[in-house]
Amino acid sequence: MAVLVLGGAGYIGSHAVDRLIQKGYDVAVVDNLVTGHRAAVNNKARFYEGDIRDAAFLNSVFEQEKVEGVIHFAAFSIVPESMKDPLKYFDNNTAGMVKLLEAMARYNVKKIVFSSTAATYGEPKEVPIRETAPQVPTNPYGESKLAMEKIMHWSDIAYGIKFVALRYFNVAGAKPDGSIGEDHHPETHLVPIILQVAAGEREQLQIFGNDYPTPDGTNVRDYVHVIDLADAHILALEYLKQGHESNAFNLGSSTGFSNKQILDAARSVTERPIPAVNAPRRAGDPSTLIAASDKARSILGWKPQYDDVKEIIKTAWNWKKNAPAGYDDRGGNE
Ligand SMILES: O=c1ccn([C@@H]2O[C@H](COP(=O)(O)OP(=O)(O)O[C@H]3O[C@H](CO)[C@H](O)[C@H](O)[C@H]3O)[C@@H](O)[C@H]2O)c(=O)[nH]1
Repeated sequence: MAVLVLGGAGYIGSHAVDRLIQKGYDVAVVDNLVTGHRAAVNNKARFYEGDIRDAAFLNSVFEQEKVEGVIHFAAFSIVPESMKDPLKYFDNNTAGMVKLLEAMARYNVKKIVFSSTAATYGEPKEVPIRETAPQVPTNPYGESKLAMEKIMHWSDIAYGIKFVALRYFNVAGAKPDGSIGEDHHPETHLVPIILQVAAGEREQLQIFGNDYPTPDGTNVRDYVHVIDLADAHILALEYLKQGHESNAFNLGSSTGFSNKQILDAARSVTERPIPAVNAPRRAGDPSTLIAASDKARSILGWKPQYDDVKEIIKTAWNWKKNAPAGYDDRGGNE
């Protein structure tokens, strides 16, 4: 029986595929390579290039593979882009989920682990954020993922498809050997942008907003290492295989770092000056996002290995030094 990983050539998906292979799972990957990289996919996984919204393609994958469960990473995830082009997000993310569940119902696949996001909570009323907090997104990206959670809820009731929604906070870092990592075009995320400045590829970091109600005025986020995140998906799959009901879990470290603190940590890790300037707020950004993640720890048995943001940045820097131009620099993942 195979684990089908949708979006397995993307940043988080490729790390999850790698961990699944390391743990002895049989893995099939689907990715349309719009934002993913073929070279990021562990070559022990079977690879199908195509789009999950293409029902004929998806059916052909389910025909060829005996799927025990699906891990679904295939989605767009850039907050500012979603503000400019919301329909792109509702099409790929939300409509893509409908197509996927149709195929799962058709092929009697009853388990799905799904990438949700802290962005479904919007601007929280209480920090740290618990899974029971109101979900009121402040941007279309979060709204598209909230709609996906709701679609899964009703599909569970109607078709018995059990799901685990993993609500990620801010993901960073890379496989410690530097063989796979984050490579977005264009890059919009804080840690890789800071490292591009450290590497001399960008002149300076723009810090979006310094008048938020936070200790130093910049946004506060909760950072999780991509390998810890990947491992949570495997635990969630096992949880569903044990026959549990559908559930949702936050994945974070329960510690907040401001954008300025991340910059300082990166200066220390890279030993480079990393020039930065204050810039206007970015539309759609909540002020502070910190997870209460004890539910994942107690119910899934999740034990994140990385609790130091400098260690997380160090693995991202290792990847950056190993592959300065990302996957353009390298052939494949052993
Ligand atoms: O050049 C930059 C880039 C980012 N930031 C700031 O850095 C923080 C983090 O921004 P990212 O774009 O790295 O991450 P987000 O918090 O916007 O988004 C992340 O968390 C979200 C949940 O809120 C979603 O899950 C999303 O997919 C994930 O990337 C924000 O305050 C942002 O304004 C800057 O100041 N300068």
